[in-house]
Amino acid sequence: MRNRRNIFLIGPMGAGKTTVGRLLARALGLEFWDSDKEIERRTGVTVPMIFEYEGEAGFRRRESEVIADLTGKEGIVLATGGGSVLMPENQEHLAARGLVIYLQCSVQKQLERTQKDINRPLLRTENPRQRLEELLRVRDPIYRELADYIVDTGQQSSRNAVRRIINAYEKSGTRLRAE
Ligand SMILES: Nc1ncnc2c1ncn2[C@@H]1O[C@H](COP(=O)(O)OP(=O)(O)O)[C@@H](O)[C@H]1O
Ligand SMILES: O=C(O)C1=C[C@@H](OP(=O)(O)O)[C@@H](O)[C@H](O)C1
Ligand SMILES: [Mg+2]
Repeated sequence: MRNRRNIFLIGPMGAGKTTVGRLLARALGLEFWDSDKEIERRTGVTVPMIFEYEGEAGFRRRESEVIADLTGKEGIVLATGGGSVLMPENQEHLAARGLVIYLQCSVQKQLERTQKDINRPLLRTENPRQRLEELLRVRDPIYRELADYIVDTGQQSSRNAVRRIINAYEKSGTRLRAE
């Protein structure tokens, strides 16, 4: 049976996966993991450095390894990177091993939330708005296909988003709290 003790957050850069994920895990007494942080821990270098030395393809290989390992755990909240859903093996692991929540927000909000952050190599471009739009065009259908729930984080605080997620699950009769 599908593992319902894990929660996986998917969605675009700046939607709040890392921020909401940490709060959600704390509220539910679950372990929190972030795939980008785990890649950095394993390699000892930053995400932008991996993109620089190994290209996006190299980063995706590392990301898939980490997602295969982390989705094998039980009782965790996992904040994924925005592009992790591109790889079919990640789609399979995410769908099979936990509840998947799509954190959704407008490109405008994504831009506002990421503009001062230099840690997203895909946004180091002349026109980050256009880049975010292009990425979303490809990825939004995949996020929707994979999601058990969609939660808007553009119009509400991270705390409210956490409340929404917890309410949705408690209503659905799913037991999420760690024993
Ligand atoms: N619901 C929210 N409302 C306002 N700001 C938010 C919200 N969620 C996240 N942020 C802010 O947006 C930025 C990016 O959030 P982050 O959690 O890193 O997104 P992601 O992991 O999806 O790329 C952070 O500075 C964070 O504080
Ligand atoms: O959208 C993407 O392809 C990426 C999103 C980033 O994570 P966040 O979604 O947490 O910003 C990070 O994995 C990397 O910079 C690539
Ligand atoms: Mg993140």
